[in-house]
Amino acid sequence: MTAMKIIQAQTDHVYIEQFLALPGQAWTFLGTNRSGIDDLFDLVSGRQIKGRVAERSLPDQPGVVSFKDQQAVYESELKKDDTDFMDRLDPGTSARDFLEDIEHHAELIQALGMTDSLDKGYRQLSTGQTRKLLLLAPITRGTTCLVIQAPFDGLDPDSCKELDRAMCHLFSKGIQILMFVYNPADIPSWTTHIGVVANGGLVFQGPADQVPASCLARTSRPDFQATVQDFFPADETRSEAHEKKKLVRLHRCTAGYGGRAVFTDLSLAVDQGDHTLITGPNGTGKSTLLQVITGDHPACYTCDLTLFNIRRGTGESIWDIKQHMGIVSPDLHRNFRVPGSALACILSGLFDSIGLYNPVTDSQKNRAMTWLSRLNMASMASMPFRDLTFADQRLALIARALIKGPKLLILDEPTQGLDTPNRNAVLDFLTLVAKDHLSTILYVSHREDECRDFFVQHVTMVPPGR
Ligand SMILES: Nc1ncnc2c1ncn2[C@@H]1O[C@H](COP(=O)(O)OP(=O)(O)OP(=O)(O)O)[C@@H](O)[C@H]1O
Repeated sequence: MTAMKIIQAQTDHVYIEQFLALPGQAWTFLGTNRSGIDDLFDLVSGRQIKGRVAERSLPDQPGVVSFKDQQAVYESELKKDDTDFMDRLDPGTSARDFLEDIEHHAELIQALGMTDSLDKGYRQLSTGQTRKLLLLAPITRGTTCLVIQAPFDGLDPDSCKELDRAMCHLFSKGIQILMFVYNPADIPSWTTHIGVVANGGLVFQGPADQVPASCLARTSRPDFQATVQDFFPADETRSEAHEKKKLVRLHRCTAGYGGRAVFTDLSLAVDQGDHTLITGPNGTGKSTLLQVITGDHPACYTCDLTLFNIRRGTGESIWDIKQHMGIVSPDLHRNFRVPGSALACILSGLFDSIGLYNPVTDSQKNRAMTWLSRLNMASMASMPFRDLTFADQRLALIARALIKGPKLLILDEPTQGLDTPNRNAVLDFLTLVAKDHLSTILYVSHREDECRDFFVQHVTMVPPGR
């Protein structure tokens, strides 16, 4: 292990006078989304930065895992897509080919629940599975240094425990570990050193047992500042509880991929106000279920599915259905690859398109600008969506789902990448939306702290065969 040193580094969002990590130290950096922590991540992981650095010495070829890397791998897999030349969908690079020395790491692969997924193509993996694969890749390559952003985001609780144990074990074997987290609860107990990033600088760096409690409890105003007054429900959306309308009826549905069922005989009834929490281990079909409902999985035609009193497969268009839905999901996020500004992203929610292709009225534009200001992003209106940080992209996608006041909000791990203040602000806002009967919420989460009282129905997905 080598020492890591950064001296007098200035980027757009952070200034570091001096940072030194010695061999035998495990560092966790804590910061809110716009504290400068993402620029520090780029500095520590050896990325090119906009700015200047007097001295930066880093270990050779660290194993880096971040939201940006996950997106880069997805896009590179899309480029390699040979579906047009095959008589079946190209599944992408096999998970196995991302790893080395699989036998030696079999126990860890098993503990993370990835053994059965090794022969799947990258594009056949669930969100949590892709994240686990990208975490396993540098570990199995024998990296001597791991730099990880939000290591636990997207992982189910058991996988979080296993990953925590695995990283602790790697650290005890001499691997240098640096983690970047947005939530104090994500700081591992075995971390030896903590850095707290706030207001564009490291306000504390030192041994974990010396970090002042006030530093960890430091809260900032959330960027997400919307109130229910900003939510304009479509006329027929708002109604009192006694007028409950049927929104979703799914009867004994079986769905999967390539002839393999992910779930069988699943029934779900959601009436207006039946806010529903969906949980379950990685890969058990939570996103697949929501994709059936949003019409993004072919089982929406083969299953007995009625949405908003329209039986699917009876001549309705997907747009007839989607106009009543506001959607945020990891799949939407990674496929939002079109050019266009943050403002255009939010406006596109009015048309259910990925990218903006329709003319917009002044009033629609004003509404989108109001949403941007509620995200503290008015100054970013014309910035390309793709140049925003992952968290700001997420906030824009949440506003995109909310802008038309849909009857049904379909939120698949919407707060991924958000810090504690933003996460709480989004959940507080949804609590009010539910209380005022403004929309009905279907919500996927792995986090216990997101299990709010407004959920009246809980669906737990289980692995097939259980
Ligand atoms: N396009 C695909 N082709 C083949 N298999 C797929 C495809 N998409 C998903 N799967 C498989 O279907 C299963 C369910 O995936 P899904 O994304 O619905 O899980 P999930 O419960 O949402 O997981 P996570 O918590 O990781 O997001 C997984 O085992 C995954 O490997």
